[in-house]
Amino acid sequence: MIESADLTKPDTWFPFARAMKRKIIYHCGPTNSGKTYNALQRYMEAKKGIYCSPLRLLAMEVFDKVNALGVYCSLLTGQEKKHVPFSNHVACTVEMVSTDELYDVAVIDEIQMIADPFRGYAWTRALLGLEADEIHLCGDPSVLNIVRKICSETGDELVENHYERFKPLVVEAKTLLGDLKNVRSGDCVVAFSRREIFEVKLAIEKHTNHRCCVVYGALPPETRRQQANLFNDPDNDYDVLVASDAVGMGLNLNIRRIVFYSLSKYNGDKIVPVPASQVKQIAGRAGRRGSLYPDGLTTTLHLDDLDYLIECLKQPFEEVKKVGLFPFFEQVELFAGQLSNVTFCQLLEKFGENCRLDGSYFLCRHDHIKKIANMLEKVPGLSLEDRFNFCFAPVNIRDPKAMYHLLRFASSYSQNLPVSIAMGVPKGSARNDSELLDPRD
Ligand SMILES: Nc1ncnc2c1ncn2[C@@H]1O[C@H](COP(=O)(O)OP(=O)(O)OP(=O)(O)O)[C@@H](O)[C@H]1O
Ligand SMILES: [Mg+2]
Repeated sequence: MIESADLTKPDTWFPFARAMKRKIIYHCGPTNSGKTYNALQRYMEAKKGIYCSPLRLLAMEVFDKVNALGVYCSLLTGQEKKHVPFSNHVACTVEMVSTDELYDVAVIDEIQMIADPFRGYAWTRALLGLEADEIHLCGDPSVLNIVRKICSETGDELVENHYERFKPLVVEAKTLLGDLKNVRSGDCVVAFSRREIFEVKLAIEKHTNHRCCVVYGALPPETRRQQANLFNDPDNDYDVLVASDAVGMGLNLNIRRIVFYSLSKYNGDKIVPVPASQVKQIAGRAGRRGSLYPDGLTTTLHLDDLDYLIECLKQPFEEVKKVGLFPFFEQVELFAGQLSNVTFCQLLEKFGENCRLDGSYFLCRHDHIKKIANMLEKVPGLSLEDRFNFCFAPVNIRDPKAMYHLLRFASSYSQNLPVSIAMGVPKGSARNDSELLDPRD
């Protein structure tokens, strides 16, 4: 008989945070209502602050903005580290948060992502574990109740600030009638695969006088920043953006209208409709306060998709009942003591089948972690802890080259050989379309 792993009472996993008297401020409201803006005001006033972002591009936006306002701030993502001398502030992606450092003010942006099936645990860890006197949560109302519950368990004080959209988002019923010739200045066409993004860019540049910038997740950081800046700058010909959902949360770009190229996407398994909450987030990039276009519009390329867009925008926020969780290494190690002759991947599977959770928590999906675990099975001599840590390396598991380099890295490491990453991230930004299309070649 295997004894189950105890994942109950996760609030007790962070004794130092529990010993603090923390004040939590929940900035609650729809997109483009000033939530992040207000949280950042407090962050910038603080002596020492941390901002936790759901997206690398948003961490970068905050890093640029805060430094431009004279507050020294460093950047930390799974992909990029920029240490700014004398900085007491950091803008990071939420997976990179340290729960061992003391802060005056922390901001956890897009807190509703705490219920994300894959990444939710990172928000839970930040919320439960951050050692900050004041923690600002920004997000929609779907997780307000569960945050109330968590705060009553942790004993933290909770203050709620409610917001309304600055300007309503207007749906254009005409659509683009299936023809990309109908794009206009300030449009952002959203597609969900790299192939589609480039088809759209090429078609627009061939059939119209518009020039397009592209933004998608796999672009190297400098190129992504350069493309976003090029689009944002009104003094050049680049007036249309073609992007993936890498622009989907929190970002402030000069977008007048969001045009959905399609409303379905590949989820790693099959083609599914884009969830309503995500459609709302993406559409919310149009018409940002303070941008060139404070009145936001959204539509679809094809008439067939329009009804689904309207339906998504009308849907109320659904209340979340459970938030994501993932064990620490020590918890997996304790459980592993009961099993012998299992691979790390089998161990994770058994752990998943045999863990006890409180009613407000679910165990995050870890298919991607298992994929790395399987690959590293061929590397002998790695300790359980090494395997666990390598499984959280921020590599794109769908990129064979990145996976290959992770394997080489782990192999050298296991043999105590010097490790190096041959696959360096390009220093400059892409110079032409082929570099944009396949940034790693
Ligand atoms: N009081 C303000 N004064 C000036 N500009 C503001 C103010 N509040 C918000 N803004 C600007 O409005 C834009 C949208 O605000 P913000 O990014 O805070 O929205 P949000 O509610 O966080 O939206 P999302 O849910 O999409 O993240 C930003 O460019 C921000 O700088
Ligand atoms: Mg925001």
